[in-house]
Amino acid sequence: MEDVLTKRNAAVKKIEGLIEKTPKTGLILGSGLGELADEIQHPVTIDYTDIPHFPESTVEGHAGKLVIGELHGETVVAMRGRFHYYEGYSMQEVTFPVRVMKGLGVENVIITNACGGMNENFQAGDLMIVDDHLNMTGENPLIGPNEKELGARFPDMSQAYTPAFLSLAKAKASKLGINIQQGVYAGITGPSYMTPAELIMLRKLGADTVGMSTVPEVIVANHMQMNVLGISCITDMAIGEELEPLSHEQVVEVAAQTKPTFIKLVKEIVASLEK
Ligand SMILES: O=P(O)(O)O[C@@H]1C[C@H](O)[C@@H](CO)O1
Ligand SMILES: Nc1nc2[nH]cnc2c(=O)[nH]1
Repeated sequence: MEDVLTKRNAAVKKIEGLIEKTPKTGLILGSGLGELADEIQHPVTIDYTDIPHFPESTVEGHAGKLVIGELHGETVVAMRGRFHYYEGYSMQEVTFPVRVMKGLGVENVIITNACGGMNENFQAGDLMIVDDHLNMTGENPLIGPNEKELGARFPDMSQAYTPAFLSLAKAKASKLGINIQQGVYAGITGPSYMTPAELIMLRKLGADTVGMSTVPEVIVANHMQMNVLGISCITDMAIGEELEPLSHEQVVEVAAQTKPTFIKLVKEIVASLEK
C-alpha cells in the first residue's frame, strides 16, 4: 500500500509537468461556487481523472476539474468540485487534494462551502467567514500511521482558521460593502440533512452553520501548517423549530445566486494574500 507522500508526489509530478508557474494559494470551491474558477486567467484545466490517485467528483454542482492560472495576477490552483465523505470516499481520499496543493507549493488555502444557517441573525444568501468548527463526523483524516514529513502526530488546532485571514476577509468585505457574517461551522457526514432535534442540538453546542464538508480539509491543512480561510455560503435556514424541507437543488441554486458577491470577495482577498 503506497503511502500518502508517494501518492502525493506522483500527483504533483503530473500537474507540475502541465503548468509553468506554481501556485501559492489554493481554492476549494463548494456546491454552486465552482464558477469562480471561470475567473482564472490563462487557465490550465486538468480533469481529476487525469491526476494520479485523485478520486472523481460524483455530486451535482461539482465539476471535477483542477484549474491552475492567474487570479488578480497571482497564480492559484482551484478545485472545481470537491470530494465528500458521504460519496463513499475515505477521509484520506477526501483530503488528498489538500496534500497535493501543499506539494505544489501552496501555503494559503481558501476552503468554501454551501451550508445551512442556524444562527437566527443569519439569512439565506449570506456569506460567513468561518472562525472555528465542530467536527461532528466522528471521523478524522489523520487516523492511521502519521508520515512525519507531512506533519505532526498530534497537530495543534488552536488557530485552525488563520486569525490574520479572518481579519483580512472582514476588512475586504467591509471595503466592498459586503455584509459578512462570522461563526462556527458544524461538519457532519451527510448525505441526509439534519433532523429538527439534531439541528437544535448543534445550535446548543455552539454551531452557527452546518454542512457536509470543509472540516476534514481544514484538519489536514493544519496538519501541514497551511494558512486557512473558510468561507461559507448560507443556502438555507436550518432552524429546528421551524424546519422547511430542503433539496440539494435549492442549495446549489442559492449558492449560485451569491456568486457575484462571493467571487468579488474571494478575488479581493486572493489579491492581498500573495506577497
Ligand atoms: O461541498 P459543499 O459542502 O458546498 O456541498 C454542500 C454540502 C453538501 O455536500 C451538499 C448538500 O446539499 O452541498
Ligand atoms: N440545512 C443544510 N443546508 C445545507 N446546505 C449545504 N449543506 C447543508 C447541510 O448540510 N444542511
